[in-house]
Amino acid sequence: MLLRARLTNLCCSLRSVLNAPRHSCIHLKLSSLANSQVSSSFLDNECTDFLPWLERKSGSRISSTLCIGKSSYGRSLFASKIIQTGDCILQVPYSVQITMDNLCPEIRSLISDEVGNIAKLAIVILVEQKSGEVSEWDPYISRLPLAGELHNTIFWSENELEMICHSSVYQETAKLKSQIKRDFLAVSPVFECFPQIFGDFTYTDFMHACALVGSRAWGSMEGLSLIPFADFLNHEGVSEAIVLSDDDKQCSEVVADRDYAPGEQVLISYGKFSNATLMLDFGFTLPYNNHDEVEIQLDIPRSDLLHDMKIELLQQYLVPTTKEMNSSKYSVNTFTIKEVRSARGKGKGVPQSLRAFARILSCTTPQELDDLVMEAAKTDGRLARRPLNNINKEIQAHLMLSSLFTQLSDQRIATIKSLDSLSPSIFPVRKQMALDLLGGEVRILKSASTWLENYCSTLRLQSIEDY
Ligand SMILES: C[S@@+](CC[C@H](N)C(=O)[O-])C[C@H]1O[C@@H](n2cnc3c(N)ncnc32)[C@H](O)[C@@H]1O
Repeated sequence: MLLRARLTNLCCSLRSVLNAPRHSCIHLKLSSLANSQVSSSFLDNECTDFLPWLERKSGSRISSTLCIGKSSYGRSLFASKIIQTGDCILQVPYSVQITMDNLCPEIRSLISDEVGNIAKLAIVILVEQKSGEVSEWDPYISRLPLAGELHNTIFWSENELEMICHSSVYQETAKLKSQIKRDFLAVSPVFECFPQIFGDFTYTDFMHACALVGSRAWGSMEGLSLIPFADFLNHEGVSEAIVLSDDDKQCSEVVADRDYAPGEQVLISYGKFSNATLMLDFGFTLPYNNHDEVEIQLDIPRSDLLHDMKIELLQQYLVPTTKEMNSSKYSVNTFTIKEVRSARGKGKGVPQSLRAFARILSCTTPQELDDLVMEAAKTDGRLARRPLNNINKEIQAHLMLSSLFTQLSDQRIATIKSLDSLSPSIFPVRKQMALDLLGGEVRILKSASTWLENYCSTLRLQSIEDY
């Protein structure tokens, strides 16, 4: 059996209670569950016929242990029986997944290659939505979250975006909006060729469809697909269960990573996403997110007398790792920091590339820069990866970073404090998302700052001992 993890790229809808417990656990009476007559309030009455419909359509059993319900995360899947770690809890055949292939060839042939995959699949949703009850996918399409239920940052007002203006998600939101706009302009002529199919679609309809795809489609080498039923599963940061695709059996499946009692919400992982990514692509955040990170941009000031020399060296020597190269966000002066878990200097600490940048920044003479180049030639060829010979300079470079982190953290703390006095027009759920994001970023910046200060104290002690 070949099990291959697909790239998860899910998103979704409404998160009405952001600080809900990680496991929304609703205990039901076992006797009622044994008869499969779960009449508890969490069951989604609009969806009782959904699984039988999908099973009829696929001609196979999709799940015998899950049922559709509602939780504070919107539509959700719950255990209808005892589930044990390792149980396969659902199998959705490829034949009932929605991909670009569901678009009629006449329309597909007109869509240019420059249109992104998310936008292409969004067009499939728009076509099926327009067909209404006539669509063979209506039971699925009609249960997708409505526009007002989505909280992805692309839907935030200017006032709401102001709450997150210090975070990189602010720029990411602007980039995503312009990507969607570009895609809309590229596909609008296609819509106009088929007025009977698309009618009068607006940019808002298109944005909504793109957000649905971005938050609930799985990506693979073959492209994106919507996986009905599996996409009612909500995310939990610590879960290890993911949606896998089994090409031999031609289906997607999920294996439980823990035991569940009947009535418990079953959760999976969409990926190791920070709150910034979750709010951008999925419209929710986690109250405490282990995968949070902060993006830092450092520049060589124009006023630096060695500005041109430093820029040249940075371009020449700061060779990115393959991971950095593959990241769409990569640039030579952008760094991602994660929580530094050991203040005493154990573990990864602050990224080496950022510390190297700070050392270069702290050089004040051409000779100091030449020394770094000579050292790089004698070692592994990378510039400023070792502590500077001059301990005071090494301390100065690291204190500069530490004070930058403190400043960035203070900015965020000031925003958090100002959130209380915000206009009532701001969705409470979005305010809570901003709090989760900023709180996580403050935690990371403080941990990095503490690490740097400890590093400097150790250096100072060392220099006293050496003296
Ligand atoms: C793949 S869909 C899951 C099904 C979705 N709840 C629905 O109503 O259709 C992903 C969406 O579910 C919601 N969601 C998933 N996990 C969540 C979580 N831990 N907290 C809040 N909302 C969550 C978000 O709205 C997200 O965009």
